[in-house]
Amino acid sequence: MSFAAEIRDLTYKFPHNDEPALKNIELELEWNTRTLIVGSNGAGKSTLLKLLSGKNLCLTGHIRVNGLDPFSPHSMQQNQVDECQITTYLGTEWCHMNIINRDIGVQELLDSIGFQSFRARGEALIDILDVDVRWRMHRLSDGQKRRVQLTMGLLRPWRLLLLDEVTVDLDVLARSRLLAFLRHETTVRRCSIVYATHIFDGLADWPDKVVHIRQGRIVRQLSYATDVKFDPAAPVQSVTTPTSSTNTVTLGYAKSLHPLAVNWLSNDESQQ
Ligand SMILES: Nc1ncnc2c1ncn2[C@@H]1O[C@H](COP(=O)(O)OP(=O)(O)OP(=O)(O)O)[C@@H](O)[C@H]1O
Repeated sequence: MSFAAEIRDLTYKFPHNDEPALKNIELELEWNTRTLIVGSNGAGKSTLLKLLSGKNLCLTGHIRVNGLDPFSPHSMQQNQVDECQITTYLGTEWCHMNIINRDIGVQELLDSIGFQSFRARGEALIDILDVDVRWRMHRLSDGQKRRVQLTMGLLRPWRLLLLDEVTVDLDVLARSRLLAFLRHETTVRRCSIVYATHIFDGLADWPDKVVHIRQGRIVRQLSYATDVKFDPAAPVQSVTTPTSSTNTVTLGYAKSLHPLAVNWLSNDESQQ
């Protein structure tokens, strides 16, 4: 069976750091799936995503993305020539790219990265992220800059999208539409998404798989369809612990203001 991504027995150590950032990782990501990576600060989420993207070289273990070693020249070549690149990694460093603070128009910026070749997709993203192509980058709020960046980053289709908490400054409506777009992508073409985040609002039924990383180790993997149950009778915010015989967790309904915020922002938009 071919996987979108496959990791076997991966241990990764940064130079000058005695403690491995990742230990004995085993992970299979199927095509047309969305995986959520959950873990505390320093758990190893970004390191895992960077290895999958080919940004860091791993000398032990085995990593394949779309059947290829993400660090190999062959994989990088394919990323450049195919209409669909193998991986797109949108992470913290990408958020700090210099161009986003320059006095440059949004349309000009989008054209410089091939907007005309992906016009229909670009227009859909502009719509979803509510971007105005007449904006000038140096006059935007942080959240508006992030919307332009996401339009740029998602313009070219990918096989594996690696999102390293890049939605943090989007308003709830933009984030909610973006999540719907990403879900749609994974249902209409051969691709998958891995999303590392600390914000779980609006994600309740988004992932197919939830992976918990603690101190560099994968400590639990849940299949959303079979292992995650919600029990309206259970106390709010309660969580059962899986046992040795079952991987199921049962959750009480959490109280959330997320639907209210989405509703208010949708109304705001219709009044503009
Ligand atoms: N460049 C580096 N050099 C040495 N150690 C590093 C480096 N980058 C990360 N680490 C270490 O690797 C471990 C995993 O870091 P990583 O950035 O993957 O965590 P994370 O789960 O993404 O955390 P966060 O939620 O804070 O973004 C941490 O212990 C960190 O100190």
